[in-house]
Amino acid sequence: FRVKVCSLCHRAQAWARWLIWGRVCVRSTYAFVFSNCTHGKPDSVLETFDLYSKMYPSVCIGPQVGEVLDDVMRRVGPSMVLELGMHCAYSSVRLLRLLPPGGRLITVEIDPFTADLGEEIILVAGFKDQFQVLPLSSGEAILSLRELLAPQKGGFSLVLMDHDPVLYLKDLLSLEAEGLLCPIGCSIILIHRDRRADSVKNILDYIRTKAQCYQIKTEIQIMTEICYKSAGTMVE
Ligand SMILES: C[S@@+](CC[C@H](N)C(=O)[O-])C[C@H]1O[C@@H](n2cnc3c(N)ncnc32)[C@H](O)[C@@H]1O
Repeated sequence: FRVKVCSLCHRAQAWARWLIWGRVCVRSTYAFVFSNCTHGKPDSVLETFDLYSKMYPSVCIGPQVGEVLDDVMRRVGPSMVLELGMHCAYSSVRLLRLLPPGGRLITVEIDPFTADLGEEIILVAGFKDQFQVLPLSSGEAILSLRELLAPQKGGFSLVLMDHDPVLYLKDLLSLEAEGLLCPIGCSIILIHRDRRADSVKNILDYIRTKAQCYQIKTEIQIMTEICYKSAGTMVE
């Protein structure tokens, strides 16, 4: 009984730390970027995030992985991009600044407070109408996306998953089931800070069993790029 109580206390402490530090981190990142960047300049916003990460703990993907993401954006030229896990919008700003004209980003953040501050940063970077922030869990957001996508119908041609690795496989299966992945090609970027985690292994195992639809294109540091094509359009 004592062991159970101890373990519950540890869990409660971990949650309290996450709630307090998570919020402090969001608030202080936002305040630093807001007051030190040049408003209206996405590159200045990114540089200010990078400066912040040199001094304080940060969960942003950072410049190295960011540059690889930029390469994927330039290669794919996606008209519809989905981001799961916005946080303070570092990766959202990276994606938005390389969206082709008429392109659109839908970004999802489970914590409404974080979603508000992230949206502010996107506005500070100078973007106005190319994006939509959904303050929802990834699971809820995915079920509402078909309606939002209706005019484009083609689905997302780039999906960035940087939310909760435990949900990556479940969310990928939902995106597939909802017909939200562009059938002629979609790059799915997985950010996994712990490559050995079972969650990462599970999704990669699934990808390997569906070789008729998926290929692993690149694996670098904390990022894996997977290419999807619906079975009828896959070129061997
Ligand atoms: C690692 S951070 C994202 C960092 C961001 N991509 C960047 O580079 O700036 C993960 C974010 O995902 C959010 N998150 C966690 N689980 C989620 C879920 N199920 N649905 C949506 N967002 C989630 C967290 O609140 C957190 O803000």
